[in-house]
Amino acid sequence: MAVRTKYNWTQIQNTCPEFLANQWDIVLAVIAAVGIILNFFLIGRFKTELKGSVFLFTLAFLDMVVCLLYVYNYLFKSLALFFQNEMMADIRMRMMTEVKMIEEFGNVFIPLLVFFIVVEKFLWTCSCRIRHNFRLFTMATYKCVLTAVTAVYATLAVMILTWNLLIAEAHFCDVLLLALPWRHVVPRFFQRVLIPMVSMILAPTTFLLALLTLCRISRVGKELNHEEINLANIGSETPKLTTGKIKRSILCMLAIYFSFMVKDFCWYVYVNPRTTSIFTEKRNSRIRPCPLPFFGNMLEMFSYPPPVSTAFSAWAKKYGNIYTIWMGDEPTIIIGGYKELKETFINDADSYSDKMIYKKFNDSLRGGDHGVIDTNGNTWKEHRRFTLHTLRDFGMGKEVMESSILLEVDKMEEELKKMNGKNVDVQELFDIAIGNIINQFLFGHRFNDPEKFSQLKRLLDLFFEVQGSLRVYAAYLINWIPQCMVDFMTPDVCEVRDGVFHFFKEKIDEHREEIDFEEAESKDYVETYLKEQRRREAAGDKQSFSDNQLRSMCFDIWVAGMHTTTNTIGFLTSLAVNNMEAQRKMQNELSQVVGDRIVTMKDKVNLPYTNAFINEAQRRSNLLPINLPHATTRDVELVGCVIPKGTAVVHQISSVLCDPTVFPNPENFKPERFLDESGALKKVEELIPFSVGKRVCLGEGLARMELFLFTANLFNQFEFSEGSEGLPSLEKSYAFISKAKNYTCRVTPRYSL
Ligand code: HEM
Repeated sequence: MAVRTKYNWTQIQNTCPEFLANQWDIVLAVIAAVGIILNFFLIGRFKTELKGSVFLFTLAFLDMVVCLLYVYNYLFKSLALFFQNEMMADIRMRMMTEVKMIEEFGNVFIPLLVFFIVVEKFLWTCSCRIRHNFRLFTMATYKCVLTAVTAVYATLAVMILTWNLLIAEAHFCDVLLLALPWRHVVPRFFQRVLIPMVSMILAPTTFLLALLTLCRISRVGKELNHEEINLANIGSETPKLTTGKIKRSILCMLAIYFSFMVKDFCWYVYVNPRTTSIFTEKRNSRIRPCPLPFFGNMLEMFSYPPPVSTAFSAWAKKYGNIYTIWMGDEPTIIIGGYKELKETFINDADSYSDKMIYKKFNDSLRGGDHGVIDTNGNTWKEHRRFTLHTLRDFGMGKEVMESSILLEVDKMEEELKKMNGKNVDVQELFDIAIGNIINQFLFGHRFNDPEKFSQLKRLLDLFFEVQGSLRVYAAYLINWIPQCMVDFMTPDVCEVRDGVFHFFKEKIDEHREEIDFEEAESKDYVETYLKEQRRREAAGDKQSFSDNQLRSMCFDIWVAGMHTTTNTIGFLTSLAVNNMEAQRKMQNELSQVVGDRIVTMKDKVNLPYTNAFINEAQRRSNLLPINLPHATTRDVELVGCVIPKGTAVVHQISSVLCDPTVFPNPENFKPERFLDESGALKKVEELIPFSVGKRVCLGEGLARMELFLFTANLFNQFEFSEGSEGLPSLEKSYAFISKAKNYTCRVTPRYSL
């Protein structure tokens, strides 16, 4: 009968190869044992003989603890793994977090002590007066106080750093402590700025000071004051302090310090599993991207070639499908892979339905938490429900919306016919057509003034362009940048805000003047909204449907509905020109099933290849390199870790759309992926361009209708082929969302005019 064990030793061996016992464990154990014995004697010696060496006494004591920790943490672990001994493993597991805290304490305390010691040695190379001024570092009583204060600082630092654990990932190999940012400004300042800054500055300063001391060693003993001699010799039988002794003690201390540096270097480069991967190609699945103060992982994210999803793919290869990065001050859990998305955003949808609210962004752009994309709670629920109803009432899936789209298809066909055989910038035509559909839905009319459309379009282009930049991310996500600096850092976003919101205000004011509240039927979204607002106000609710909210809704529908759709159709057309065989297959199907007439939504079910073509184009255009960050609505458990309520979570749909295990050779354009053997359309769960969960795209129905009617009608009527400027590049340009690089193509009618 197989014996059931608590520990999966094979898995542990595979994931923690550094703990497999080998000859180095013996070498390091011997060093640690010598360290313990030596330190033990040193402590005794410092205590009885060298009264002034408070720092050295403390350092020796801490070093002894470090050696003991090594034995406990590493040797014990290697032995437990070697003997596969559950009792030893249990003992290790029980004390893991505490040991980690002691380690953290040492990480703060020891560098400070070493710094003090080097300062003390340096002061011996200075004049007596300077030494007197800095007696904090040289006189025993003061040194005791300084050591005690440092110990308190280190204790507080550990408490602040680990108070609110985000992930206390504890398994046999390691425990990972990641603390949530403090909400209160004082501890937050310590946690995110002061403590990391002190640690960062300390190491190079100590090193430089040690070098300086070495250079100035010949100055030692030039001035030696009696007080020092007396102090150093209290309790000793014979006075001992001489220039020669001081020099030797300085040299000895510096030798120890530099040997520590070599030891640390070897430790980080060859031993510590968290850092060896930085220096070697050996990757360890438990390492997370290392965040910097202020910036978190943003600098690293932007150091990868665009789009940002490249960074996510690289991190996923190293750390798996779920890992944590820091967006500025905010820890953000990244979830990729369909299985992981299903377990979280689909099966436990409510827990992941909130959006991460970046207050500075909302305040600067919208003057508060308004709209539907960047709100939670009732505001989000009511406006999402209201907008879905309005879209349905205006015929999403019914004929009203269909005819509004077909009108634009017709206008575009007219334009294309005029260009017969010439180079055409189709993207520009798609932009106007989709812009007209949105304007029609929101305000009840197409753009009569092309100038107005291009102004609006320019502003929205600018908005997307800057949204993807490090500067804008930094302005909104680094909490230490005050709100008053945000507008200063993001003048382009302010330009968008002023221009676009002014346009919406004008339209809403026009509606207010013309509206007939008695008329039950409404002709557009704004009219329906104003009536709902009036109805609620009459019932005593003057807040939920406000003017601010309406302007933000118009903004959300424009930003979410325009570039997403036009960029998809633009990329679809460039894919079609690059894959003429697939384009012809689609055209043959259209000719056979529909012929030379308008394609309508009723034809959709009879056009499997056309549907597959659109699906594959959506997959390949992979619009959002980084999805919109959500937040957990309650504490959730993820890969054995408790993620507290309100933590930012990004479900990377882009990683699913190009996952080679689901879509082999994901860079290839292959509509057949979505067809079964009989040529019928196949449902592929992993095709999730509209996202998953409670926040799934609100305009999915409208977008699907637009994509189908434009693609089917235009490719039925025209052939799109390589123009005189050559094949369109399949590389994308990236703002916040991806887009085909500018291109032109030749468009020729398929049926006689
Ligand atoms: C090909 C076209 C489109 C694609 C690929 C697309 C994709 C997406 C994605 C990935 C999200 C994020 C969902 C999440 O947070 O998990 C989203 C949200 C949203 N989309 Fe779309 N979208 C498209 C077209 C549209 C259109 C035409 C509209 C306008 C009616 C629209 C309105 C929205 C809104 C309002 C949200 C926010 C929903 C919420 O937070 O509750 N989208 N879309």
